[in-house]
Amino acid sequence: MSINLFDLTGKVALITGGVHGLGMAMAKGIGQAGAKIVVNERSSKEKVEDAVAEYKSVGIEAYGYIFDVTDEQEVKAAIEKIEAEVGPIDILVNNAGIIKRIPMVDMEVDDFEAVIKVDLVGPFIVSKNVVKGMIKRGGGKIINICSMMSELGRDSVSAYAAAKGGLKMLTKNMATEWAKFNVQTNGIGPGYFATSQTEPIRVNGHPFNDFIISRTPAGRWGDPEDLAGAAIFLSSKASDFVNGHVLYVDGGILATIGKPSNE
Ligand SMILES: NC(=O)c1ccc[n+]([C@@H]2O[C@H](COP(=O)([O-])OP(=O)(O)OC[C@H]3O[C@@H](n4cnc5c(N)ncnc54)[C@H](O)[C@@H]3O)[C@@H](O)[C@H]2O)c1
Ligand SMILES: O=C(O)[C@H](O)[C@@H](O)[C@H](O)[C@H](O)CO
Repeated sequence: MSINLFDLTGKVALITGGVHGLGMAMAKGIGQAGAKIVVNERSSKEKVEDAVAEYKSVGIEAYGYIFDVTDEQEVKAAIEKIEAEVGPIDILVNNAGIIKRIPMVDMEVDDFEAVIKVDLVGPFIVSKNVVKGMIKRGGGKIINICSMMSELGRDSVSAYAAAKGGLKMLTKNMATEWAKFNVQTNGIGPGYFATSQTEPIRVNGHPFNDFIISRTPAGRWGDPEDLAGAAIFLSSKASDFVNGHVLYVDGGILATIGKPSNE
């Protein structure tokens, strides 16, 4: 068995929202394994241009587009443009996401719906439109970015947990409907990672910061680069008979109930 199982040379990978953070770390892994990288952002041309420059600076062929993953017309037009300008999409990573940390009794319906729309309806819209080409061409790979909140609840993240739990089940359903077309759909469930999304709860002295360090068997926050291996595996031939799983990359947090601080 050769390492070529993980080679992505010549593939085109769309990583939604991959202009920084976890999306960029996964895209860099996929790009360094040989794929051309396509990223998007909802509205900021500058963020997209900076990201493309960053990919190019590490030797990755990269392209950037502006579209909102929740707007089906924009998504359809963008996919058509990407496939004409860069090439057919072989790998889709549904990474774009938002979170609102608001106790449920205080949460407005609009806030709840906004999270569901980006984190759950977005992957539905992008996947159903990208998979049509994958089916015609005989296969593809889809990776949905899930969360600890696909399995666990936590105070103040009701909409996010509902969306990411839903995304786990959408992953299984996509795997079920599209396996016969040689499309494998899996999820990656990042644990707690040092990105801008977690910045508000990752400050020294914040009780949540201490909680995560002590609750995670690895004893640290994840470094975005920790996700690259899982992203390459689920994008590559190495995972051709792996379908409908969520691979948790979490330093062991889901494997343990934790321990009292004095133990
Ligand atoms: N940071 C963590 O610890 C962590 C842990 C588990 C899962 N996640 C998930 O990983 C993914 C990336 O997380 P991150 O921390 O890098 O987040 P981030 O907020 O830094 O990046 C998210 C990206 O999504 C884009 N985006 C948001 N709404 C969009 C829309 N409607 N259309 C197009 N793009 C849109 C943003 O522009 C941004 O580039 C998210 O799905 C998040 O829920 C993050
Ligand atoms: O607990 C939280 O506030 C949220 O879950 C997020 O901040 C995490 O980053 C994440 O998605 C864990 O997988």
